[in-house]
Amino acid sequence: MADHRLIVALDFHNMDKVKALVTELGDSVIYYKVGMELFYSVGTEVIAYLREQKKEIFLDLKLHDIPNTTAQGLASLMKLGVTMLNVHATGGYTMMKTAVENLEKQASTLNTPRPKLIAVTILTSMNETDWQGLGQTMKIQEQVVRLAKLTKEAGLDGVVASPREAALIRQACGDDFLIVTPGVRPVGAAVNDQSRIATPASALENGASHLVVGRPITAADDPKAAAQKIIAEMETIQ
Ligand SMILES: O=c1ccn([C@@H]2O[C@H](COP(=O)(O)O)[C@@H](O)[C@H]2O)c(=O)[nH]1
Repeated sequence: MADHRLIVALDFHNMDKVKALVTELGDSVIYYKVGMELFYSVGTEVIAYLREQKKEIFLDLKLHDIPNTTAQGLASLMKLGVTMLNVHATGGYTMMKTAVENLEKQASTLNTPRPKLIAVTILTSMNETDWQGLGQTMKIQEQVVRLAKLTKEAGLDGVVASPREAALIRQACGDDFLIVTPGVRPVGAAVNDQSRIATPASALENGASHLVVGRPITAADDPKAAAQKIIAEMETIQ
């Protein structure tokens, strides 16, 4: 059985691997994330394929540029018909507000639903040492909450953050705000290059609306069994 809160990251660079995984996971997964590795390799072919398969698509290209360039880039991506797009919150309030307003305008002109727009706060791979190396003096979690509030004020639908910060974001930004959390690792799974991790159940308990899971499924010996185990764990938290 599928859980709409699970988004599987298709971090591959060819369509054969995408098709093999999507076929193997079948109806158990309905939401996929397409990131830079895949989109830069195969382009819009993967979006057309996932739409044909009736899947929801989070196109995770993390736009980060001046307001006009970001807004126009998103407007081009919106025409692909994806469910969710994103920018970096550190692009600032004006960039985010311009982006969402432009998407709204374009959606109304084209008479199509506007894709959800969310903002990346601080990458889940960052730890406090990396963070302080950037000259930052606040703790990561304080800065994440600050960026989440700014994202909400700018009119976006939610954020990408670590599951460890989800409870604070939920408290600060309310029930309707999307909190999409990568950095999800079932007990015993390899951590890889992630730092601020939590288990699927703990991410949901903390208030995450969606979990992004890549390698714990895609690199598993049996990806379908790995996905089903994660879904079973998620189902314990409603
Ligand atoms: O802060 C962030 C933002 C995005 N990601 C992306 O999520 C997946 C996670 O994959 P795993 O294999 O489960 O680590 C990946 O596509 C990242 O680009 C993130 O991890 N952290």
